[in-house]
Amino acid sequence: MSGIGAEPPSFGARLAAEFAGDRFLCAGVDPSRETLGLWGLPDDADGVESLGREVVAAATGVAACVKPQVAFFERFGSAGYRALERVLADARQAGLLVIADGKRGDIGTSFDAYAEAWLSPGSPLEADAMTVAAYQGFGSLAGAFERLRGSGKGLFLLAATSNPEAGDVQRAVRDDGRSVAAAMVADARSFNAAEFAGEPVGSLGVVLGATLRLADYGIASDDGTSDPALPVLAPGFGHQGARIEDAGSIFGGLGRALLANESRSILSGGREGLSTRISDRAEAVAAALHGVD
Ligand SMILES: O=C(O)c1cc(=O)[nH]c(=O)n1[C@@H]1O[C@H](COP(=O)(O)O)[C@@H](O)[C@H]1O
Repeated sequence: MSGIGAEPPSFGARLAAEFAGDRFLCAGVDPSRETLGLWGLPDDADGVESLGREVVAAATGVAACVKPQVAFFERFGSAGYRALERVLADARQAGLLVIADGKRGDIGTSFDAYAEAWLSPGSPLEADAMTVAAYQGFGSLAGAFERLRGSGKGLFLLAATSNPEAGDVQRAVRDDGRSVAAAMVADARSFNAAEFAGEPVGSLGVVLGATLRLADYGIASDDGTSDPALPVLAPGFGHQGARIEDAGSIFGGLGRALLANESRSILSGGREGLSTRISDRAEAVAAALHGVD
């Protein structure tokens, strides 16, 4: 039992514990209208809640984390948020890490309010990490950075996203000669080196799509040699076409602390067999990522 006032382990340390337990799968919670239909659930707040809670139950002890896509809950306004709160509460109770996928970004105090909503202990929407966009500048997220140390919380910064239309923005070259995507990776590495030195895995991660050639974004695979290891959230496996068996060649050294996200490939099979599908995907991801280093 931790003593009064003891600091919780960092988000990176909690990720490292998942990896040590051979868990690398991030199970997506994406209750779209189509998926709810395939599950025989209504396209309403009750439907998204049922799907979310079933995924949490099936992923517990098998996946490293779950990633609710906030947009699918937001469709139903306050009822959707209430549903999401219940999904998050289940995950917390199960001890399952949660990445809230809201891709938030704003300046100073406004961004800090997002961090307060999603990353502060006791908040109704408390998650362990959230996805964020730094297109208003890396420093615009500074208020939330302060929350990472001592709170056990993490952030995943969009760097090179899996959707092809993002390339125009993310491959653009800055005044310092680096692409926008490569600068996000470098800034996250520097932050972790300064704030989480001595830990195996940092708490500020990046999103890198598995569908891309990272070299096209000026991101070298030896960008993964940083200490601590840079957490990478990698969507694009499964439905978007990337194969987990190729993770080694896609990510190289950046695969040292990789969370492979899959949503539709797990959910579109319907409600029946969900636990088996999550276990099968978790096993395939673990087998593929053992070889990545
Ligand atoms: O941040 C994300 O999770 C994300 C980033 C990205 O580059 N691409 C991407 O697809 N995502 C999310 O990852 C999930 C992918 O779902 P599937 O394509 O069904 O596996 C969705 O929730 C997307 O919003």
